[in-house]
Amino acid sequence: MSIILIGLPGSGKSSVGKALSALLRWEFVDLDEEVQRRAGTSIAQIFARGEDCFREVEANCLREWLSRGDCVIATGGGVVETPCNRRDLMEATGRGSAVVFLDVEVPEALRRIDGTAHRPLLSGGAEQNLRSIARRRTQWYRQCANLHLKVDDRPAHVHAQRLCARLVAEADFEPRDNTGGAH
Ligand SMILES: Nc1ncnc2c1ncn2[C@@H]1O[C@H](COP(=O)(O)OP(=O)(O)OP(=O)(O)O)[C@@H](O)[C@H]1O
Ligand SMILES: O=C(O)C1=C[C@@H](O)[C@@H](O)[C@H](O)C1
Ligand SMILES: [Mg+2]
Repeated sequence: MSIILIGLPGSGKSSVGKALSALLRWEFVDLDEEVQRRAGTSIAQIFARGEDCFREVEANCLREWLSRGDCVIATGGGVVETPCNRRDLMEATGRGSAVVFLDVEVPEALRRIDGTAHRPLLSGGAEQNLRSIARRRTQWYRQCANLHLKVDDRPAHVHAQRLCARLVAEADFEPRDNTGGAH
């Protein structure tokens, strides 16, 4: 199975995902990093060629990582904009993966992000843009996720622990011990 984190920019997908992968000792991938590695350039530069170009590489990376097991995947905030990604995420839940909606209030997300450089869709009016993005995407985050975690201003490692507890409680899922076996 995989654990896939979805949610608004600034919801903590990358930070919580990294902390969760350390708790579980699972491989971690940040799809934004993966897209940049694959394209050999920054997100801003890929967006300069057109959002479609970014979405296509993002969809390919998502599909590839969903086909691997036992990994934590931090997605980009806009992964749900692409219909085939929504279908792939819902199919992953059908195969036993956890798609987790990290649900952050817009003011908290805004406090965390600076709205520049690697977040092209937020440049030139971060608050207005984020509110409009939230209105459009929240239905999709809810539709794709099979686990909903509200996140607040506590540190990312606290939310990773809360998430771990929910995964153990609600799914047929156990963290590994140091030797790699189940306990
Ligand atoms: N729980 C938290 N409390 C405070 N700050 C946080 C928390 N989680 C993340 N941050 C900080 O907020 C910023 C955004 O977090 P992060 O990059 O993890 O979000 P993201 O959901 O991956 O965003 P994006 O969609 O842009 O990739 C980072 O600077 C991070 O250090
Ligand atoms: O919200 C979005 O559409 C994006 C979020 C980032 O994680 C990046 O994936 C990119 O900047 C697009
Ligand atoms: Mg991120």
